Amino acid sequence: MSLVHVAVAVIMRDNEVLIARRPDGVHQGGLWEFPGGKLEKNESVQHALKRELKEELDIEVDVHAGVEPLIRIHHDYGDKAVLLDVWVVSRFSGVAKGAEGQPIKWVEKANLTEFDFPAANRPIISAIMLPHKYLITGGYKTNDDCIQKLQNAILHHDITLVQFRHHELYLSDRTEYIKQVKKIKGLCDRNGARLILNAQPSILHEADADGVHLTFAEARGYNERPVATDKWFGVSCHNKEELAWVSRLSPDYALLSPIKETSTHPEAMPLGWTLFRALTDQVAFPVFALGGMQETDINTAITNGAQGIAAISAWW
Ligand SMILES: Nc1nc2c([nH]c(=O)n2[C@H]2C[C@H](O)[C@@H](COP(=O)(O)OP(=O)(O)OP(=O)(O)O)O2)c(=O)[nH]1
Ligand SMILES: [Mg+2]
Repeated sequence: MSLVHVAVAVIMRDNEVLIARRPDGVHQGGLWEFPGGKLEKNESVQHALKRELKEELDIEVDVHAGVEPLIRIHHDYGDKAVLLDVWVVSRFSGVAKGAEGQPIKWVEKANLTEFDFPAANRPIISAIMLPHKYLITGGYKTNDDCIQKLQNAILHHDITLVQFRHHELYLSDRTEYIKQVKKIKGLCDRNGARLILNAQPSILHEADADGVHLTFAEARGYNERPVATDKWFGVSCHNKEELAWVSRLSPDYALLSPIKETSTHPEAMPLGWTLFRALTDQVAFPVFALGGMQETDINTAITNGAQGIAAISAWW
C-alpha cells in the first residue's frame, strides 16, 4: 500500500483551534478534521499547506513566518496508510470560511476532546494541549524549599507542565509524599500548571494530580495503558526499542534521553538530534527531548520533531 502524505494545519487564534467537518462519503467522512490535504507530486509540505488552506478556507499563510512543525503521525487505516505532517499555523490573513461548503468551528483547545476525529488524530490533540517546556523537579532541602524552587520556575520560566519526581520519599514515607503532592498541586492549580507524578498509577487514587509518569522498566510491567484517558500518561525511553515497545500502552507522550551530555548521567551516550529526529518520526505520540536541555534548545528540538524540551537544571 502506498503512503499518502498529508499536510495538516492546526490553525490557532488565541486559545482556539479551527476544525472542519469532512464531507460524508469521503475517506473518514463525517468526522471533524484539521484542515489540509494530500501533497501533489513533487510538492513540498509547506507549499501543500499554503495551497490547501487557500482552497479549503480562503486564507493566506506565509510559510516563512507563523508556521511551526507540531508532529508527524504514520497511521494505517487498513484501506489507506497516511503520514499526517502536522503544522501549527499561528498567523494568516483573511477570514477563514468553509470555502468548499464544509462546516467549520473555532474550538477552545481544552474542548477538542469533545469532537469525533479520525483515529489517527488523537496524538495531534495531545500535542496541541502539551506545552514546549516540561519541568522535572530536582533535589531540595526542605518541603518549603521545594515549593520555593517550583514557584520560581513557574513564575520566572513560564512553566505549565510539572513532573514531581522524588522516588525516595514516594517509597519511604507515603503519607509525607502525599502531603507534599497536595501543596505542589495547589501551587500548580493557582498558576494554571498541570502536575504529573513520577509514581505508580495507583497513586492517582490517593493523591490529586493530572497524570502519571513511569520509567521504561516500570512501564514494562503493563500490557495496556494503566492510566485513564482523562489523565496524562508518559514514559521515559532511551532508544528505538523502548519507544516501539511503549507504543502498545498508548502513552500521551514520551521523554527521550539523553540528547546531550548531562551531569546527572555522565556515563550515558548522547543520542544527538539526527537520531532523535529519526526515532521520534517512527512513533505516533509527542516526544520531549531530555538530557542537557536549555531554553535555547527549544527551537532546535521542535525543528527535529520534538514536542519540546524537558529539563531539571535549566529551570530548577
Ligand atoms: N486534512 C486532514 N486529513 C486527515 C486528518 N486526519 C486523518 O486521518 N486524515 C486523513 C483523511 C484522508 O485520508 C487524508 C487527507 O485527505 P484529504 O481528503 O483531506 O485530501 P485533500 O484535501 O487533498 O482532498 P481531495 O483533493 O482528495 O478531495 O488524511 C485531519 O485531521 N485532517
Ligand atoms: Mg482536505
